[in-house]
Amino acid sequence: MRASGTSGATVTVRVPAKVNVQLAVGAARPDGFHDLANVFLAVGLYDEITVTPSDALRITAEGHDADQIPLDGTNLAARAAELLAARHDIAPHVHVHIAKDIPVAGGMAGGSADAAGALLACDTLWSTGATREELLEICAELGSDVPFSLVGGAALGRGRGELLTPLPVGGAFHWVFAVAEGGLSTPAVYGEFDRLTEGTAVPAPQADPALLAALEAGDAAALAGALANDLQPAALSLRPDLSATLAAGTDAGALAALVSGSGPTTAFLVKDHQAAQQVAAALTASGTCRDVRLADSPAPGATLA
Ligand SMILES: C[C@](O)(CO)[C@H](O)COP(=O)(O)OP(=O)(O)OC[C@H]1O[C@@H](n2ccc(N)nc2=O)[C@H](O)[C@@H]1O
Ligand SMILES: Nc1ncnc2c1ncn2[C@@H]1O[C@H](COP(=O)(O)OP(=O)(O)OP(=O)(O)O)[C@@H](O)[C@H]1O
Repeated sequence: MRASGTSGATVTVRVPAKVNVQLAVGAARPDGFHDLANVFLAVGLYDEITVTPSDALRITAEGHDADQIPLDGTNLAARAAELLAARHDIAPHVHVHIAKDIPVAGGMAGGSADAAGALLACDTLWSTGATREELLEICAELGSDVPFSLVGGAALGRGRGELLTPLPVGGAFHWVFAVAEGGLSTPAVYGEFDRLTEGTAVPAPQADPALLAALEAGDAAALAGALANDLQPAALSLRPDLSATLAAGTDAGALAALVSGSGPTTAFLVKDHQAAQQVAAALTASGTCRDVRLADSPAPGATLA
C-alpha cells in the first residue's frame, strides 16, 4: 500500500446543490429503489471540500447546519475517500474539511455534494489516474444523486438516478429556496410514495419533452408550466405545513413552486433577480420557513477551486 501524503499539499473542490425540475417516480423495484426519470439542475449554492494529508482519516465541518452532519466514518465524504483509497491501494490518511452552505437533509443533495467533492479532491491529491468513468462508478456506489453532483449543469438521470445523460440549457434560471425547519428522510418519503400509490398502476417514468424543450430554450415561463415532482404529495403528506410555504411564494409572484426532491426545502422559480428579492422577502415575512436562499442555475459540477 502506498502512503497517501503528498508533501503537505491541500486540494479544495467546490460542489453545487441541485433541484429536480422533473422527478418522475416509477414503482418500487425488487432492490427497494425506484426507477426514475430525474431531471437534475445544479444551482449556485455550494459546499467546499478541502483535503489535506494527515496521519488518519479525519472529518471536520463548519458553516450552516454543520453540527447536523456526522463526523465519523458514516459521513459520505469519508466513505468517498475510503472507497477511492481502497481501489488504488492507498492509505486513506486525509483530513477532509467540509465548509457547508447547502441545507442539510433538505432534498438539495448536500451529502451527495460532499461525497463527490471529497472524491474529486482525494483523486487530485493522490494522483490516482482514475478515469472519469471510474469516478462516476464510485459516485453511483455512494448514492443515487452523487454522480450528478460530480457532473453538474443539467442532466437526465435514469435507473435510480445514477445513469446520466447531459442536457442542454439555453439560459439562466433564477430560484428562491425556502429552507424548512427540520429535515425529511429520503427513504421515508419514498416509503410514503409507495403507501400513497398502493393498489394503483404506477406508470413507467418518462422525461417530459416540453420540460426538456423549455430547459434547452432557457424559457422560464415554459419551465414553470412543466415543473413536476412525483414525490411532492408524499413530502406534503409527511409535512403538511409545507403547503403554506408553497402558497406564500406563489402569492408573492413566483412563476411556479415545488418541493425540492424529497424535501422539505421548497423551490420557487422566478423571472429575474428583482422577482427573487420580492419572493424572498415575502417568504421571510410569512414565517413559514427558517431561512431563504437565492441561487441561479445552471451551475458547474464539482470543480477544483
Ligand atoms: C430524491 C432524490 O434526491 C432525487 O434526486 C434522490 O432520488 C435520492 O437520492 P439519494 O439521496 O442519493 O438516495 P440514495 O442514498 O441512493 O438512497 C437512499 C434511499 O432512498 C430511496 N431511493 C433512492 C433513490 C431511488 N431512485 N429510489 C429510492 O427508493 C431508497 O429507500 C434508498 O435506500
Ligand atoms: N457530508 C454530509 N453532509 C450532509 N449530510 C450527511 C453527510 N454525510 C452523511 N449525511 C447524513 O445524510 C442525511 C441526508 O443528508 P443530505 O443533506 O444529503 O440530505 P438531502 O439533501 O435530503 O439528500 P438528497 O437530496 O440527496 O435526498 C443526513 O441525515 C445526514 O446526517
